[in-house]
Amino acid sequence: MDRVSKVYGLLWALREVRLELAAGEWVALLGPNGAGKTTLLRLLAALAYPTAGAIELFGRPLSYGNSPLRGMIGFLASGAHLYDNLTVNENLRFFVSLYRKDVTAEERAEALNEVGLYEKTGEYVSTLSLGMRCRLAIAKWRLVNPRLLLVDEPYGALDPSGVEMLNRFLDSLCAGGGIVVLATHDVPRVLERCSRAVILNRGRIVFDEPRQDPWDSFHTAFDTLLSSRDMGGTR
Ligand SMILES: Nc1ncnc2c1ncn2[C@@H]1O[C@H](COP(=O)(O)OP(=O)(O)OP(=O)(O)O)[C@@H](O)[C@H]1O
Repeated sequence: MDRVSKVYGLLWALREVRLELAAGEWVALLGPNGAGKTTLLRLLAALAYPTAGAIELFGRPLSYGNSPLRGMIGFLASGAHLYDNLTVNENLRFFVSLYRKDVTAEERAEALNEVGLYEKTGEYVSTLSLGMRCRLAIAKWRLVNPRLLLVDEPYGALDPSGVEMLNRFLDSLCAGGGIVVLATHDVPRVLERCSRAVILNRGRIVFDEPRQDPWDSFHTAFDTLLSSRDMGGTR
């Protein structure tokens, strides 16, 4: 994305953001409340329009209609976009059909088994706990296998085995050349795994570095930010 801005009323949620993503990267997107993380993910998912600037993915401009590019992009958020009055299995079937993927019943069963939901196959999604819904959303994206997966604050709903399972999935997506951009406040957890850390503050990228060991300059930048009390975009 090149010099992308998003303005809500008088508020610049993002201001002239430049971000280039490379195949195989796992990017941690960090920053205080209101920094613009979800806005950035939504723009990359074509769920919102930029006010200014251009977004290109996989060599093509991102458009907001029925673009083939959208079939390459996944968005995993705690709301999970599931249908409560369909069963777990029906949700998977319906969702995967939207992406025109050929997935067999065995593959669906395997995905549910992998996320620990095999026994819930015939249950209505309305009966699932928050963590189970998150696990089902992970199963969806396992089956679709998007080239770019945008993940918004996934860790809160998951127990430790769920976190480990999600991390394994994200690792395998990146190992296959996929790209993960994950926004979270769980800094230690994501720094353990990501290949690059980006900090947003008040709509601007203020830090963007590949993996470091240890993450000294990251912590310096992040601690300085957190000690400031301003939040949100700029006016
Ligand atoms: N639909 C909207 N209408 C008006 N303002 C919005 C809208 N969505 C986001 N904003 C504003 O844009 C700014 C960035 O919000 P965003 O949700 O992207 O932040 P975030 O970094 O994801 O925050 P958090 O860590 O709290 O989830 C905030 O000031 C927020 O109030």
